[in-house]
Amino acid sequence: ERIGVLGIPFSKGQSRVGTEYGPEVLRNGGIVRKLQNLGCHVQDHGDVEVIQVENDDPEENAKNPRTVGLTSKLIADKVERVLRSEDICLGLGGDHSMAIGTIAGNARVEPDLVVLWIDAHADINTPMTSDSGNIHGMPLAFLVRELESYVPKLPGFEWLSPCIHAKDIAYIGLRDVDAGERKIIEKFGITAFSMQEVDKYGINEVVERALRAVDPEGKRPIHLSFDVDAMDPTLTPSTGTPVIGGLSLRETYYIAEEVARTGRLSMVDVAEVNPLLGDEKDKKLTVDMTISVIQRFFGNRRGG
Ligand SMILES: CN[C@](CCCC[B-](O)(O)O)(CCN1CCCCC1)C(=O)O
Ligand SMILES: [Mn+2]
Ligand SMILES: [Mn+2]
Ligand SMILES: [Mn+2]
Repeated sequence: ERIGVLGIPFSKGQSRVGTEYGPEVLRNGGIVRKLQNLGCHVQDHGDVEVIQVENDDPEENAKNPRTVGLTSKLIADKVERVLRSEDICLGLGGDHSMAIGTIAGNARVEPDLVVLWIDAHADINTPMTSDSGNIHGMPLAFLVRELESYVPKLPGFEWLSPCIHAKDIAYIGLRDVDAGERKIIEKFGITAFSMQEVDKYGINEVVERALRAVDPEGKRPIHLSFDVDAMDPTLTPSTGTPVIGGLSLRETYYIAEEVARTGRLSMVDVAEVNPLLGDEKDKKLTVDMTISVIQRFFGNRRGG
């Protein structure tokens, strides 16, 4: 498989400094070489250019809308270009607002894609339902067609049209969902497996049900958006919104291995690594755990 690595050094979808260094620490952790050692053909396409708009005042309660919107357009254009020459794009973030651009870009190449969202959070607040105004808690709201009439057209987002249906999304790992998000998930029947379902059914059953729900015929391309805060904070402490009671390493490996086994992976987002949070040990652990999970999306199987 040909993999195109794309750095997305972005942090303006949330309020903490640090996620802009995510691509750097993951590259320094050896991700490109490790994927090449798996026998993959890996091309590093460098970093997306990040736009910083001056006087980018909040709009409809959303912070840095112009900076996020215009950078998202550059992300979408770059992801589209990478996916026109590679089989799979590995997007190294950066906060989770990166997914606005990665999914929009992927959908231009693979319009029939489905989205697996691995996260402690649903990231589907509209600007009105968000209590933080951080756009990393809203990316899916800008992408889902059924929400278009509920989401104002923010400055910087003029270029974006929603490109996925609510039924094309499946969540795994939820454990911190806002009231407004829960209403949206219920209203539009979005497939959602929280940590409660992971405990109730086991990860194997959850992965099987999630894939069957979004792609019963097993033929659609998969956009996998992995927020490292889906994992338990004992494994990935260096992240902005940690929530206890997360996925174990083996559960996360299992998700990655099963998605890899479909052979239909189109893009993997790796979001919310923040190397400025915690101490050196936390940072190294977070990078090492994240890289070990990424390897399992690309053929590193525990069974050899
Ligand atoms: C749950 N929603 C939050 C967090 C979003 C995390 C984004 B991710 O990319 O890391 O998943 C939290 C909203 N508030 C909940 C009550 C306490 C203050 C934060 C939000 O800011 O929308
Ligand atoms: Mn999260
Ligand atoms: Mn997220
Ligand atoms: Mn987070």
